[in-house]
Amino acid sequence: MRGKFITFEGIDGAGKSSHVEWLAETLRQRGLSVLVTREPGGTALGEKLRELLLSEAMHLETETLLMFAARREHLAQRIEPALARGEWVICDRFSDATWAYQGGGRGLDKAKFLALERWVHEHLQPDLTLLFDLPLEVARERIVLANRVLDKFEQERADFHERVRQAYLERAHANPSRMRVIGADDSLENIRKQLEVIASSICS
Ligand SMILES: Nc1ncnc2c1ncn2[C@@H]1O[C@H](COP(=O)(O)OP(=O)(O)OP(=O)(O)O)[C@@H](O)[C@H]1O
Ligand SMILES: Cc1cn([C@H]2C[C@H](O)[C@@H](COP(=O)(O)O)O2)c(=O)[nH]c1=O
Repeated sequence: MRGKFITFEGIDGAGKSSHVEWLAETLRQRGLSVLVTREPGGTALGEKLRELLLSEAMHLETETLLMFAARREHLAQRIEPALARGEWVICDRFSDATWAYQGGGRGLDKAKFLALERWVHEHLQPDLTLLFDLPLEVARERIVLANRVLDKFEQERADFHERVRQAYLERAHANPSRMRVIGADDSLENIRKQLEVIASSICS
C-alpha cells in the first residue's frame, strides 16, 4: 500500500522543524517506516540549489523555477519511490511554501505557480499539511533568541513575512481537508498534544 505524504509549513521561526523528527518517531513507534526530508533540498542537487536559493539575490521567476527544479528532482529521486515502497514521507516544506513565499511574499502571478505545480506534481498533493501559525513578532523573537545567521528570506522585512503568513492562511482556508492549522504560539508540550491527536487520527 502507498505511504502517506505529510508536509510541515509556516513562516520562518514558526517552530515546525522542532516537531518534524518527533512526529517521525511517533509514527515509527506505531510500526511505520518514515522518511524525513526537506525543501528546498532533500537530494544532493537539491541541497546545492538550496545553498544558492537561500543566499543569492535573483529574479523572482528564477527563484520560483529553481524551487520547482529542486522539487522535481526530490520527487523523482526520493519522495515518489519512498511512497511507492509504502513508506511515509514527512517533508519540511513543499509547494505551499512556493505559494506563500514567492506568491504571497513576492507577488508571483498565481497562474504561473499553478502551471508549475501542474507540471511538476499534477497527480500528487500531500495527504496532510500541518501549518504552524503564529504572530510574526513571536516567530521573530524565537529567531533572535536562537542567535543564528539569517538567510536571504529571514532577512526580508516584516511586511514580506506578514504577506507570507496571510498567503498560507488563505491556502489553508481553501484546502480545509488537506491543511490543518496548528496554533504555534504555545509551548512545545502543548503543540505536541495537538500533533498527537492528529497523529492518532491519520493512523486509524
Ligand atoms: N513552541 C516553542 N516555544 C518556544 N520556542 C520554540 C518553540 N518551537 C520552537 N522554538 C524555538 O524557536 C526556534 C525556531 O524553531 P524551528 O527551527 O523549529 O522553527 P522553524 O519553523 O523550522 O524555522 P525556520 O523555518 O526558520 O527554520 C528554535 O530555536 C526553537 O528551539
Ligand atoms: C520550499 C520553499 C522554501 N522557501 C523558503 C522558506 C524558508 O525561508 C527557506 C527554507 O529554509 P527553512 O530552513 O525551511 O526555513 O526557503 C521558499 O521561499 N519557497 C519554497 O518553495
